[in-house]
Parts: sequence; C-alpha cells; structure tokens
Amino acid sequence: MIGLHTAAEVRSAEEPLLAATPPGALMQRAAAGLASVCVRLLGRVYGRRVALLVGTGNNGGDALLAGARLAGRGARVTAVLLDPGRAHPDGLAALRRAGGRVVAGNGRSAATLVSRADLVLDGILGIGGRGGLRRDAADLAAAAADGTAVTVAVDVPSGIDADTGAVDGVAFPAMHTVTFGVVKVGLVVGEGRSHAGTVHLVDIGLGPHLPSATAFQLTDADVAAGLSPPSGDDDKYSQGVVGVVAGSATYPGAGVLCTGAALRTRPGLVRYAGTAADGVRAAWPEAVVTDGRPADAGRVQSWVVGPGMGTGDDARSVLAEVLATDLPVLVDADALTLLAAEPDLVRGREGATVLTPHDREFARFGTEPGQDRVGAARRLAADLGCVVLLKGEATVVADADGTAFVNATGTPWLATAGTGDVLSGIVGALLAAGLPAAEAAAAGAHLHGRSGQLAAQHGPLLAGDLVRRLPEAVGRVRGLGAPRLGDSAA
Ligand SMILES: NC(=O)C1=CN([C@@H]2O[C@H](COP(=O)(O)OP(=O)(O)OC[C@H]3O[C@@H](n4cnc5c(N)ncnc54)[C@H](O)[C@@H]3O)[C@@H](O)[C@H]2O)[C@@H](O)CC1
Ligand SMILES: [K+]
Repeated sequence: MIGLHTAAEVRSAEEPLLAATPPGALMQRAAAGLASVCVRLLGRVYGRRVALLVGTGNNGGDALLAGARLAGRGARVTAVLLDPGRAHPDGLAALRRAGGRVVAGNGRSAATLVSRADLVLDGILGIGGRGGLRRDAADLAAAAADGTAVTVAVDVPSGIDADTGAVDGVAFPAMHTVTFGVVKVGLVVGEGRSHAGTVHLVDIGLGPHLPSATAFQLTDADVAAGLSPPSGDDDKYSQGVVGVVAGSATYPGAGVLCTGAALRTRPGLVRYAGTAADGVRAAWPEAVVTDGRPADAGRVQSWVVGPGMGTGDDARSVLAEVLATDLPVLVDADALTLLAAEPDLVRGREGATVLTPHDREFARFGTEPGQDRVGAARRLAADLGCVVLLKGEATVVADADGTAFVNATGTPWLATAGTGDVLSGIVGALLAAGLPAAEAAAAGAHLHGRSGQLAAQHGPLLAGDLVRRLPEAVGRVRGLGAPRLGDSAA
C-alpha cells in the first residue's frame, strides 16, 4: 500500500530530520533526485533549454539547485523569478555559479522563454502555497501548457492544494511531478490528479519520522493479496455466495451486468432475486435465479441492492428487507435515492454497509462532494457508520473510522452507461468472499479500473466489455507484484 500524506504530516516529519542533518542537506537531496528525473526525461541534456519557474519559498530553492545541476551538465538554464528580491539566495548563487541565467517573471519575454523551452520546472509553490496562482504565475503556467516542453512540477503542481487536490483558479499543468519524501494526497485525487501527471517519489529520509498514514493507494500486489485463488478444499459455497437485487422486468440490463460482474470476479455462486429474473436467467445460466423476494433466494454472504430496481414502494420494501439482515450490503443507484430519504435504515446496522454514490447521488445525502473528495467521503461515512465509495476520475473510498483509499486505476472511457452496475457486482463478490468492507470497496474499484484499461486498449468500451475482461484483470493483478507509482496518470 502506498501511504498518502498531508502537508502537516510532512512538516512534522521534516522538523526532526532538519535538526539531525547539516543545513541545506535535505534540499540538496531533493534537488539531486529532481535533477536525475529531469535527466531521464530529457535523454540528452547538453544544449537543451530549461526554464525554471521560481517562487519565493523552498520549492523555488529546489528548482534552482536542480537547475544548477542541469546547467553543470551543459543545459541552457534560465530561472524566471516571480519575486526577484525574495528568491532562495543559496539556490540562486548555485545556479549563477553553474552558468545559469536569471530573468524577471513578469512580461512577455518570460512567457516566450517558457513556451520555447524543452523542459519547464515548476518551482513556484510547494506545500507552503496558499490559494491559487497569482496573475504572473498563471500566465507562465499557461505559456508552459501552450508550449512543447516537458512540464515537471517540483513536489506539487503549483496552485493545487496538497491535501485535497483542489484547484483555486489556475494550476500548473504538469506531465510529471517529482515529489519529496511521501506522496501527497492532493497528487492523486480531484483536479490535482490530472495536474500532477506521472508521480515520481524521491526518498529524502522522512520515513522514520512520519506518522502512520490514514489514506492509501492500493497497488496490484495489495489487491492480489485479497484475491487468493480457491484451494482444493473450496466449493461453490465456501468461495462466497452473492445475492443480487437489481434491474426490472422492463429494464433487465442492470441485473444482467451486476450478476455477470459478480460471477466473473469470484465464480462461486450468485443468487439473483427480482423482476429481471427472465433476462438474468437467459444471460447467465450459471446464476441461481428467482423472481421472488430476497428471502426466497436462499442463503447468501452479501447483498448488492439497487441498480435499476426503481424507487417505488416495492423497491423500498426490498431494500429494507436486505438492510434488516446482518450481512454486508452494497447499496447503489436507486437504492441510494431511497436511502437518502431514510438514512436511519443503515445507521447502527450490525453488518457492514457500502454506499457507492456518484456526485449527484452523494448530494442527495445533504451536501455536494465539493473539491475535497476524501474529506466529503469521510464525513458521510462517519455520519452514517458506513463505507462510502465516491465515484470519480479517482474513486475515493472512506471508512467510518476515517481510513481512506484513493483509486489509482481506470480510464475516462469508463464514463458510460452500466459501468456502475459492474462495479457493484465486483464489490459484492469481494464482500461475499469475506474482505473487510472498505478493502472490498477499494479492491473492487481497482479491479474495475484495470478491467476498464484492458477493455479500452483499442478504443471505446461498453459495460459488457468490462465484465468480459474481468478474469483477465484479476489475472493481471495477480501477475504484477511490484508497487507501481505513477498510476495516477492512467
Ligand atoms: N523543509 C525542507 O527542508 C524541505 C522542503 N522542501 C521544499 O520546500 C517546499 C516548502 O517550502 P516552503 O515552506 O518555503 O513553501 P513554498 O515554497 O511552498 O512557498 C511558500 C512561499 O510562497 C508564498 N506564497 C504562498 N502562497 C502563495 C501564492 N498563492 N502566491 C504567491 N506566493 C505565495 C509564501 O508567502 C512563501 O513565501 C516543499 O514543497 C519542497 O519543495 C524540499 O527542499 C525538501 C526539504
Ligand atoms: K511546484
């Protein structure tokens, strides 16, 4: 698992480390790591044009020291100072000694220089940044976006909130972010994720001083650990039996997709109960199907309830029946609409409850998710005593105790009808297999994203393609062992 940290956690870890290291040593470590990523990205360094965008803090100092290292290898480095009187003095001296140039950051010539560079390093603001970019900085970020340079953010893209990924106005559009010590939450979630590009982590020795993370990104290896293959002693019941209530006689699709996804994730046994019975039976002869109520379906170890089931009295009564059990229940789509009107149906349940809203469904519970998606999911999870999986470009999972996961996998092609029904089926299967609810939700989102990436390799995908590619996604997740950073750009 990759721990995700806040700026305050970084500050608290930096303090003892700074006290234990010679002055400037930490910044030199950061600059060395930053420069070596830049060398890799540039390929040939000699003669390449490098523009450094330099603010008033240590983030600008990192950029200047890395620029000095690149100038030492023959790059033509120019520092663009946003506040010339307040740039990091040691960094500035090092750059000058290495033969780098310095210009002021206002005016057209600075923007032209940035738009013609081969590499632009963004050292405007790091974790000390507050609020959005000011006018001069925003113009330079726009020039970088319009140019052809490789854009690299130092520690965090300037203009994003390192804790939430929120952007207030304009932020630097990085293709790569070289971050120091730990991955900040804001690099992998919300708008921060798309501004950060591929994330490279440079170790500066913070590890022993860090508090435990409360937010995480799962790797393939983490998900594989929860998906142990069946042993010789397993039978169809011991692998986990999922109950699905989804779809309707008129619209059986949600029932078909949800049941198929559960079967393909963990093919033990899936029991379907509902009015889409004929459609589900025709599509999945492997499922055990009844057109009766959940109680008529037989024993299950988890329930998935909601997609396409409607919001009428019958649907409400089926939802209440499922929630009255002590089993893990995943509540999605129409069942979320019903639940938002009666949230007490889940408060105090003995079994775990996982809610899987998109933004509009989330808002029915009282507040829009806003730009702090991890915070919003945590608040709703704590309020209802549930696990909340908030769907998005980076899906967030929060447990009632505050533990959060930010999903690393996926593709924009997943924004198509029926993909949510597939996610519900996957998570339902993992719940039936006995995974703790938050981990089942996070692992399910990871698998869903991997399946989407496989299905979108050659272009647009349909929800049914996700179901078809699920066994391969499970196989790939099992086969890739090493933790992978940089998935945030996937
Ligand atoms: N503390 C350390 O020893 C290390 C820190 N490192 C770097 O230091 C950074 C943090 O440095 P700082 O605390 O100096 O903070 P920053 O470099 O993030 O910036 C703070 C400065 O920017 C100004 N500022 C804040 N918001 C602004 C805005 N919206 N527009 C214009 N100016 C604004 C502040 O007044 C302050 O002068 C990290 O992100 C990392 O890059 C690394 O060198 C590793 C070691
Ligand atoms: K930056």
